[in-house]
Amino acid sequence: MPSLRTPIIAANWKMHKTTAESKQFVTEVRDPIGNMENVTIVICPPFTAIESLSGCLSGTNLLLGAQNVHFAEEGPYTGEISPAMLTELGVRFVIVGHSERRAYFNETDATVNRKVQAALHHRLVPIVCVGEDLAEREAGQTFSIVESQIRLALGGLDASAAEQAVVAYEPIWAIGTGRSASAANANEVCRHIRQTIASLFGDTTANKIRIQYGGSVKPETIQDYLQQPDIDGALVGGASLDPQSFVGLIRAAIQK
Ligand SMILES: O=C[C@H](O)COP(=O)(O)O
Repeated sequence: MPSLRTPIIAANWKMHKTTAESKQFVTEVRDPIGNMENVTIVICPPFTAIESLSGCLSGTNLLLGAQNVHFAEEGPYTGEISPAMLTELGVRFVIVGHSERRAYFNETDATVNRKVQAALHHRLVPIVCVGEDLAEREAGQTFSIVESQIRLALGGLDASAAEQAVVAYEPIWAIGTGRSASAANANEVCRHIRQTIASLFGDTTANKIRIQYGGSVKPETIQDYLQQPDIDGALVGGASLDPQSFVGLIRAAIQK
């Protein structure tokens, strides 16, 4: 039976694009993809561009995401952004636990869990990133690593909250390297993630939750991933920065 899950393609711009560049990008993609159906399209610009893009995206089906959030409501956390600050600007999604944040900003499974809970409490959809590094893959630990990350990230949620989340499987060795997991292999890991979710919350939740693949996805390769039964979208870095390439990704996605 074909999946009833709508594909979700999210652009993670990381620390790229000024506000002017972000607005220019949206001007170029809004007409070609701004009214496409049967796909969820999310743009996660740097914080500085969020307010401007909120205006540019209104009236389109392009949704706004953020790349990080703090778990507290407010407080003495210099440099941080709260969930309410994001929702006020029309942000609907937030990336949580990206491997770059885990590696460079001391994000742990415990803080990822607190961020997931805070996001859901504010009706922000967390895009929860999990994935193994090269040494872990070579040691045959991929399944156990992603399973542990998922259990910890979604800990304390009930099924109705968990099914709001999106999971992104991003093998660290494939991010920005041009090296990617084969579609079949990525699907095996995503299936394992879904089985882990089923063991935590039941089959109904596991069948509803959307799982993306991320890691050097390109317009030429995205379809291979989306044709897999357990892959429901992509979290894209480099190939989402160029308007033409991004339009290519979305066009390919709707042919799933
Ligand atoms: O969040 C996106 C991922 O880190 C993938 O980045 P990439 O498409 O440049 O490999």
